[in-house]
Amino acid sequence: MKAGGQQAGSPWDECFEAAVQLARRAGQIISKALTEEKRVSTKTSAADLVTETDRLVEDLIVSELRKQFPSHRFIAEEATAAGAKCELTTSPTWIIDPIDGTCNFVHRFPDVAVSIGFAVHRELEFGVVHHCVEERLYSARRGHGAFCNGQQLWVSGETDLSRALILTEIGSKRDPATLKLLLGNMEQLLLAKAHGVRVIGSSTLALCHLAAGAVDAYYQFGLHCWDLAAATVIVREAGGIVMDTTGGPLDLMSRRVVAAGTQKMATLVAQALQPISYERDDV
Ligand SMILES: O=P([O-])([O-])O[C@@H]1[C@@H](O)[C@H](O)[C@@H](O)[C@H](O)[C@@H]1O
Ligand SMILES: [Mg+2]
Ligand SMILES: [Mg+2]
Repeated sequence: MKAGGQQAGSPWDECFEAAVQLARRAGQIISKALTEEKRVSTKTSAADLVTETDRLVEDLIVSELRKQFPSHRFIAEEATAAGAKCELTTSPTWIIDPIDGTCNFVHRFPDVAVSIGFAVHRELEFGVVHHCVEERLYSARRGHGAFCNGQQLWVSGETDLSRALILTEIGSKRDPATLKLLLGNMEQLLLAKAHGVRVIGSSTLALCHLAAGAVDAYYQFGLHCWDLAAATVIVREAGGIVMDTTGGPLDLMSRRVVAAGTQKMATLVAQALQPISYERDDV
């Protein structure tokens, strides 16, 4: 049985194996650097942090993949922050977040992950997420199930909002109007008697917890395609729903998502939300 429990012989085998190996190598670098001194800078806001380890890990992953797959295209968080175009074409495309949870990483809070997604003809083919401190490797290939360290994952079947544990993220905007909408959304879900609404600082890991059935729903305005790509495959292959906050199909570049173990839960969460607008990733 190959990494993550997937059978050999499917298309993109070599790409998937390369992603698994690089996610493991990146995880070793991140875990070592977690407790070390860091040089921290900001991007779009004082809450949007980046370190030299984000850049080093991204350079490692992209350079190794370019060597092995020179015709492929790349969307990577820190290259995009430095001005690279964020465009998903029909070409085989890697969608990479070198450290998801950089704020956690800066504070030595252990919920950090490397996320490597892969799309062809704009369809997500596989995702690999390495929760490196806990040594959990989440992976999924389209049509072949979702796994964590080889153990198959299944989402929760919860359909009752008053019995749901829900994860979300704050995003990088901190202006009063955004915070009012963000807290208002949490309030609506708590008034609907949700068991809890939690923020862990990594959208990718939040979605992996959903895939594992540990939470019943996830929603966010403000995340990016690199936060979403790999974990979307993992949730879907665990039997979950990943959709737009309007209830329509997911738009990877739209910076908004609702995900849940069931369509009913996803719809109930989406109906409770006021939208928060963010500029698309691909403008
Ligand atoms: O920047 P990063 O740590 O890769 O990704 C993080 C996301 O996972 C999280 O959902 C969001 O709230 C943070 O603002 C940040 O964008
Ligand atoms: Mg991220
Ligand atoms: Mg990141």
